[in-house]
Amino acid sequence: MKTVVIGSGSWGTALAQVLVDNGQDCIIWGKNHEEVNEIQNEHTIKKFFPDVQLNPQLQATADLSVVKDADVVLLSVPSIAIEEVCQSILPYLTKKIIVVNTAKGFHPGNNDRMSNVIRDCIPSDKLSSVVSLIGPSHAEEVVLRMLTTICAVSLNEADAMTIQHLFSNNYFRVYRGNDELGSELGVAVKNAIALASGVLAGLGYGDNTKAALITRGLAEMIRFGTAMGGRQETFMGLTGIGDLVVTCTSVHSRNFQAGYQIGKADDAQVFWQNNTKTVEGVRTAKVLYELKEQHQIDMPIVDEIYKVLYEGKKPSVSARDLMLRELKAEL
Ligand SMILES: NC(=O)C1=CN([C@@H]2O[C@H](COP(=O)(O)OP(=O)(O)OC[C@H]3O[C@@H](n4cnc5c(N)ncnc54)[C@H](OP(=O)(O)O)[C@@H]3O)[C@@H](O)[C@H]2O)C=CC1
Ligand SMILES: O=C(CO)COP(=O)(O)O
Repeated sequence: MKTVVIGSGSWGTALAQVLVDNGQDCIIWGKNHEEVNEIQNEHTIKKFFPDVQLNPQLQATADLSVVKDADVVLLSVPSIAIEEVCQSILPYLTKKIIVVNTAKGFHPGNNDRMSNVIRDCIPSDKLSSVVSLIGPSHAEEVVLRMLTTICAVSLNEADAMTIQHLFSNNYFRVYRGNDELGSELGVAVKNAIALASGVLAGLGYGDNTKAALITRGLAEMIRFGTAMGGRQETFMGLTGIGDLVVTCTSVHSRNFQAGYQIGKADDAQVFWQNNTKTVEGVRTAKVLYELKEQHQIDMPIVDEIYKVLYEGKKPSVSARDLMLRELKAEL
């Protein structure tokens, strides 16, 4: 079974190395020729992992026709690029493939979630199914083979099982799930909450605040996710609380880091002026704000992170306003 990983970023490289460690036939496609040459010839990718020597069996190419005999195509690009890469691989596909999605966010135009975007682009005669491989998993740790659990979520149980077995090994354990909607919403919502977690840390708050944010953030994720049709128990799993915890607490998280900068400056301008990284939570906060207004869902943390990012509200004022809302029962 041949897998082509689309995207030579940190996550694509780390996941490709899992497959190569498993003895699988796998190659990375990247648009950046320098990155591709570095992976192929030097077995490193210093921009993301400065001190890591990758598995020397890892292969990379800048020739997109490599997808023509793939059985599995894993998309490891940001959510804003998913539609574009689906359109670019389409002319090369000669048979039905499993598409593995790893992006955590929404389509930039219609705000749809990732599996729907992929199904809209790739016709059913070329697509066996979409499997989202998502959960608490920073590339920086997976590339060092640190113990990680993740979930292969699909409406197609057989394909989820195929992906589960393809990737699982003694450091990377893959569970299966079928609540595609709930899981994809869970991993998107957690990015906006992780931004808020970074903001609070940047403002100087400590562990009590982080625990409060994660707990109340989970409550918002469940309210939103179940209102949209997800199953409550999904949010208690790897694609809910699991990914929320890792992203709200890890220095590896770009969402947390972006929030930290904003909190430190007590202003989001610093982010808008300097950011060059993929920070999915920024656009997700806007999508969530619009959806929660439309569906009348109570999401005070999302309200405040939206106001900080898009209305110039000072983070310190947002934190105070969250604390001074009307008192209520917890559950
Ligand atoms: N990094 C991580 O630890 C994890 C990331 N994710 C998710 O995976 C997704 C990708 O993340 P990550 O790898 O970190 O992101 P990156 O920003 O590193 O982008 C990944 C790769 O996609 C390429 N790319 C971007 N736009 C396009 C395009 N239009 N066409 C082709 N290639 C493109 C980038 O190339 P270039 O740099 O040249 O633009 C880069 O090589 C995100 O949704 C993220 O939330 C999920 C779990 C873990
Ligand atoms: O999704 C991730 C970990 O599970 C990566 O998070 P960041 O995009 O914040 O780095």
